[in-house]
Amino acid sequence: MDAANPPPDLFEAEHQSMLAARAAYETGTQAGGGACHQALGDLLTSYERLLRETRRLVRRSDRAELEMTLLNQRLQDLASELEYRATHDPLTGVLNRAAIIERVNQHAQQNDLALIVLDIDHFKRVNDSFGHPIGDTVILGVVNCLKAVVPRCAHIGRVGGEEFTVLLPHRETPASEQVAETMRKAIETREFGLPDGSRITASFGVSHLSRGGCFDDAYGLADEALYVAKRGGRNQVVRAADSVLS
Ligand SMILES: Nc1nc2c(ncn2[C@@H]2O[C@H](COP(=O)(O)OP(=O)(O)OP(=O)(O)O)[C@@H](O)[C@H]2O)c(=O)[nH]1
Repeated sequence: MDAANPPPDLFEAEHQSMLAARAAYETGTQAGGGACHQALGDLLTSYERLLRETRRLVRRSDRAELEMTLLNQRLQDLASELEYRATHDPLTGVLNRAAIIERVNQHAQQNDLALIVLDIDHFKRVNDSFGHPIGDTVILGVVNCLKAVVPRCAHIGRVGGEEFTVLLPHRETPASEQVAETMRKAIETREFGLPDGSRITASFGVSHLSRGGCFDDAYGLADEALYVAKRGGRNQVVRAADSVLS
């Protein structure tokens, strides 16, 4: 706002009639009844207009406030949606690679943890035999199995096409291997409804990380264990030989 050129006073006319009424009131009887009557009439007209204008302004400001509230709400919804999209896998809804890595690293700063890495067995065959969309439904089915059996404190992430990690925010042994075993069984026994009636299995590697470690350490060991599981015939859980100590 320009201080040298203030905006015109919206109520200048009312202000003037107030001044005139005040002057008539103060001069009282000397001014004569006619002048007082005239001033009172003007004052009434001004006061009515003042009320009309004030009500109009209050309505307008209420509308503006409501619009602002709605816009704020929409902005918050969009920010949450953006945050969700930036951290979640669009197909399965679990954490994406960057988000699970961050979650593991954050957790490892404060606590020990266990990391399970799993990979669907012979998944390429599913895609090649039945097509990519059926492959996608298998991925979704596997994630549903994981969600159904992991403890509430676990975090599931998709780190690659058919590869997932599960963060268990503790490092009790053999509890984490048991969780992996439960996931393995859930996948093995699930009816995926493939056209040839074949079943789906997955292989698992489990590692443990001490406080102060990082995702790469835990993932490297779990991935090695996963490789052993694949080499050993798939559909099995292998624990990493060494825990990572900080
Ligand atoms: N349908 C589908 N397929 C995917 C997706 N991401 C990766 N893939 C497929 O996953 C398959 C992975 O195959 P491979 O890495 O050869 O492994 P595999 O056939 O599972 O064999 P093993 O891991 O050795 O048991 C490839 O065919 C990829 O095209 C996806 O989002 N949807």
